[in-house]
Amino acid sequence: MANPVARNHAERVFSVARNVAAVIDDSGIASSWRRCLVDHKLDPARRGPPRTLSQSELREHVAPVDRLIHLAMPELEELYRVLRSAGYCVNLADTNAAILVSRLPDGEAAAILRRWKVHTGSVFSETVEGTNGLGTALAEQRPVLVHRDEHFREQWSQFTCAVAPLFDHAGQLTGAVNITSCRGDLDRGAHQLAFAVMAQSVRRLEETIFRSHFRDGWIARLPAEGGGGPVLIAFDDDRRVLGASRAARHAFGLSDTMIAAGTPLSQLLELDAAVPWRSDEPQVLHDRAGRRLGHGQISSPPRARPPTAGRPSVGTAQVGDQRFAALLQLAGGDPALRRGVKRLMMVADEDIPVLLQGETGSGKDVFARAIHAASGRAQGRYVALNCAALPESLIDAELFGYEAGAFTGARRDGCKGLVAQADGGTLFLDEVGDMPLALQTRLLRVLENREVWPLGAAKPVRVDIRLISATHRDLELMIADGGFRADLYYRLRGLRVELPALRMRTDKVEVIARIAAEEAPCARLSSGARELLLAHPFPGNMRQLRHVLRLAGCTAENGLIVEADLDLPPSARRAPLPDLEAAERNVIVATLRVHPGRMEDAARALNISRATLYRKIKALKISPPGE
Ligand SMILES: Nc1ncnc2c1ncn2[C@@H]1O[C@H](COP(=O)(O)OP(=O)(O)OP(=O)(O)O)[C@@H](O)[C@H]1O
Repeated sequence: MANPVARNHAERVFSVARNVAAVIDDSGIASSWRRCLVDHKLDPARRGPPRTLSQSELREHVAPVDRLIHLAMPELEELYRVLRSAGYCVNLADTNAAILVSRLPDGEAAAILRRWKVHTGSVFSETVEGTNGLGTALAEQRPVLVHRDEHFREQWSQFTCAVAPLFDHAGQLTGAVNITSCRGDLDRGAHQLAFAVMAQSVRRLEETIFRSHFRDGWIARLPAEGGGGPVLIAFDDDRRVLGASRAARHAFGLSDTMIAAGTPLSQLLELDAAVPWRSDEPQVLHDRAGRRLGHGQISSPPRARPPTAGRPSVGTAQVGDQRFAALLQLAGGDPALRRGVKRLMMVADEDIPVLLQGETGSGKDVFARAIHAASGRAQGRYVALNCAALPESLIDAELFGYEAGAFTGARRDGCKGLVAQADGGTLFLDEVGDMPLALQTRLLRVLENREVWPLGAAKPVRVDIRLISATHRDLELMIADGGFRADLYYRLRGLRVELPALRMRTDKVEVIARIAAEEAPCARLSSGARELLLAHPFPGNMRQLRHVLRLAGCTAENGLIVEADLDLPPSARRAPLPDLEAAERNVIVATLRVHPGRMEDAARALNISRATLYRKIKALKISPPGE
C-alpha cells in the first residue's frame, strides 16, 4: 500500500467497520463499510477504474428498461439543466448500478468524470466498488449521500454523489438517479440542496411512471408524508384498486394479493358516492375511518373527461381539427399515409371497422389509439387484445367474461370479458391474422349479433363496440389457404389502411429528424450518422428507429451522435444492394400506393402492361393497397 493517504483511509475504514455498533451511523456509511469488508471481502486501498460494459452488454442492460428511459428522459434533462452549471453530472442507472444514461457538466468537471469513467456503461455496484452513491442506494433501497472520504475506496474520495432509488408502478426497485460532483470546496451540507432537488425530481418521475402504467384508470393522489415517494392509488370504474405506489402500499398496508383481488377503494378511503369527485382539483380526502388525510387529488382517465366543446359532426372533419393532430403527426409527410389518415378522418364518428396493415413496428398500435382518441368514442374505453398471445384455455373467459362461480377458480363476483369492457368504446384486435380458427368463428358471432354470452350466464349481454384490427399478414392469401375466415375478413376490413414500412416512407428524412429530437433531445446527428440511418432498411421499422436513437442519445459524447453510437447490425450497416426481386417489389408497392385502386395508371407509370402488373403482383405476393 504505497500511498499514505490511502493507507490512512483504509485504517479508518477497518476501525469504523469493526465498531459499527459504537458509531452513530445515521447516514448508513459505517454499516455499508462493514458489508464491503465482511460480506464482499473488498480492499479499501485497491485502485483501478470501474468495470465498463461493452456496447453489446450495454444493449442488454438497456433493453429491459427501455420504456423507463423513455419516460425518464424529460425529467433527467430538466434536472441536468438545473444542476449542470453547479458542476454535477446526472446519471440514470439500472438495478445493477450500471449507468445507462449520463449527462456530464461543463468544463474541467466533465474531463475528471470522464477520466474516472463516471459515465454511461460503467458499473458501480457496492459488491465491487464498495460504498458509493449508486451501489449503496440500490443495496439499501433508500436515498443516500456519499461525501468524499465516506467512499469505501480511497480513490473515489474526490467525489460526492447523491442517489435516489427509483420504484416502478408496483413499488418494485427499477433503477436509480444519481448526481455526482467533484467540487472540493463544498462540504456535505452544501450538497444537500442539490440532493433535495434530485430527490424531488425522482418523486415526479415515479409519478410519471405510475400514471403512464395506469393511464386508463382513475388515480387518487394522497398527501405524502416525510421524504417518501408519491402516494398514489389507481382504481377502476367500479372503484376497485388496480395498483398502488410503494408509499401507498406502506401507508395502507396494501399487498399484491389484495390488489390482485380487486380490493374496494372504500376499504382505504371514505367515499361519498353521492358527491361526484371534482376531477384534478385539490380536495380534502379522508381515510375509511373518517380521519382527515389532507389535500389530495383524484384524476379521471382521459376517456372519462368531458368532450371538447364544438366537436364537429359526421363528415365535417377538417385537416385543421385539433382532434386529428396526433393522427396527422403520425402520418408525417408521406403522401399515401396522409391520404389514409384523411379517409380515417372522414369516418371518425362512424362505426366503420378499420383494418390496419403493416410490418412489425410500423405503428399499428399507436395508430389504433390515435383513431380511438379522435373518434366520437374517445370517452369510452380503448381495449387492446393481442390475438397471437392468448392462451387457448383463457380465450373464452378473457374475451367473453363469466358469471360468479362459473368454474373452479373463477372470481367470486364474476368477470366482465374484454369485449364487454370495450362497450361504448373501441376494441383493438392486434395480430388478428394469428387468431385461431375456432376463435374466429366465435368472434364472428359476436360481431354479427352485437352481443356476448359470458360463461355460465343465462342471457347474452348487448355490446356496442367499434372494431379496429391490425395485422402484418396478408389476410387475403390466408383466406385462399384456408387460414382465415372470409366472412370475418369482410366484417373487419371496412376501411383498410396500409402503414408503409419505414424504408418505403417518402418522408424518411423528416421522420428521422423528428424521432431524433424526441429520443435524443440533447444530441445532434452528425452527417455520417444521418446518412447511415437513411441507408438502413430498418426491418423493425419505427420501433427500431426509436430504440437506436434512444441508445445513441445515451452514448453520444459532447452532444453529437456519430456512426459508432448507432446500434445497427454490422452486416446491415450499409444497406445491402437489394436483389432484383426485392427491388421490383419495392417499386411496384410504392407505385400502387401512389395510384391506389387505379391499376391502369400504376401500370402506365411503371411502363408495363396491366396484365404484366397483375402477374407481378401475384408472383411477388403483393397485397393490393386499400381503396
Ligand atoms: N408514425 C410514427 N411516428 C412516431 N413514432 C411511431 C410511429 N409509428 C410507430 N411509432 C413508434 O414505434 C413503436 C412501435 O409502434 P407500434 O407498437 O404501434 O407498432 P406495431 O405496428 O403495433 O408493432 P407490432 O406489430 O410489432 O405490434 C412505438 O414506440 C411507437 O411510438
